[in-house]
Amino acid sequence: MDTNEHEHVIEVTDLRRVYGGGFEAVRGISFSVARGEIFALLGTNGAGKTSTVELLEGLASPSGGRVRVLGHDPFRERAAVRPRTGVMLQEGGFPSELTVGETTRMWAGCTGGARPEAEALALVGLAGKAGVRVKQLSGGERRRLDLALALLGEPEVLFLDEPTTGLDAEGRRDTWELVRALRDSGTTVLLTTHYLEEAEGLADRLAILHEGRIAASGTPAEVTADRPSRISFELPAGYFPGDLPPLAELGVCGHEVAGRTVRLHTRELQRAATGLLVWAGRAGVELRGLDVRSASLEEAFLSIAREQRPTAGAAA
Ligand SMILES: Nc1ncnc2c1ncn2[C@@H]1O[C@H](COP(=O)(O)OP(=O)(O)OP(=O)(O)O)[C@@H](O)[C@H]1O
Repeated sequence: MDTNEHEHVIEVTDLRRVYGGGFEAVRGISFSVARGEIFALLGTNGAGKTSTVELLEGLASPSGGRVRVLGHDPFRERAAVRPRTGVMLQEGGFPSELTVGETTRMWAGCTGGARPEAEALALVGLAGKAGVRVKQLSGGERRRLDLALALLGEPEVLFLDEPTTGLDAEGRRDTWELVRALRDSGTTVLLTTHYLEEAEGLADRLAILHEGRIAASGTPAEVTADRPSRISFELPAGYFPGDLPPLAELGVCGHEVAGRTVRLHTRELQRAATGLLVWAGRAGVELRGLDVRSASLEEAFLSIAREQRPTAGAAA
């Protein structure tokens, strides 16, 4: 029964995945994705993104916890779920001797209720490539072919594992537009990505995985809200960190010094930047490489990785 599909198309509860050697790659994660939402899974290398997505795609059975996609167990009830989902794996792996058109036709033959092949190719900007062999495509074009094949069945739920890896800036933007358009027409999208600006600009909600657990989740604004902003600059020769005004008085909550480069963390960006610039102006000091950044997903991501590493080097 599709009891919850109008609320949560994907439901993950205390999900665990332990590999053969006993390594626990996914350590009890829970999240849900509503219909028509774009949800991004972020994380450092080896955080467990692919291990999680494979469970959602029904490619493996969880070691613990529960997954529901469109109200079904994607592994045990694969026949009910698979025709309604589109999957773009990290590695497509098509026969490279086939042409783009042949590959698309072959895939369409395996996909019930397929959208016209030409339409799928046009959606990803490969309309003119039907006669080209897969082995002759560029890396970015292969990625777009992967996406076209995932779209063939007009899926209600789309799983995209690093969809824009290998794409140039324009290709990435085109893919974002397409994913947004699919979302706007009601498709639910779960994607993994290493590009933080991709998640920040595209995702309605996201989760940052770290060592198999969810370290932060929410809308991009929620995830960045309580993270500090950053000011970095180079101290000129003859000046030392101790010459700066008292950092606590500037509203600085942490700092790092590496060689001549100083990095300040603050939740009061205007106060800290003003205090620093007033000091520099009075002292006649040029702060080379001055860089002032509001809290961003990148900062959130980096501070999660730093906070949870036992040898974090940040000084308060
Ligand atoms: N078949 C396997 N057997 C044992 N360990 C595995 C297996 N597959 C993955 N792992 C381990 O599980 C952890 C999570 O891997 P996973 O591929 O899910 O991470 P990821 O977040 O997708 O990483 P990346 O960003 O590098 O793609 C890694 O430490 C990896 O080495």
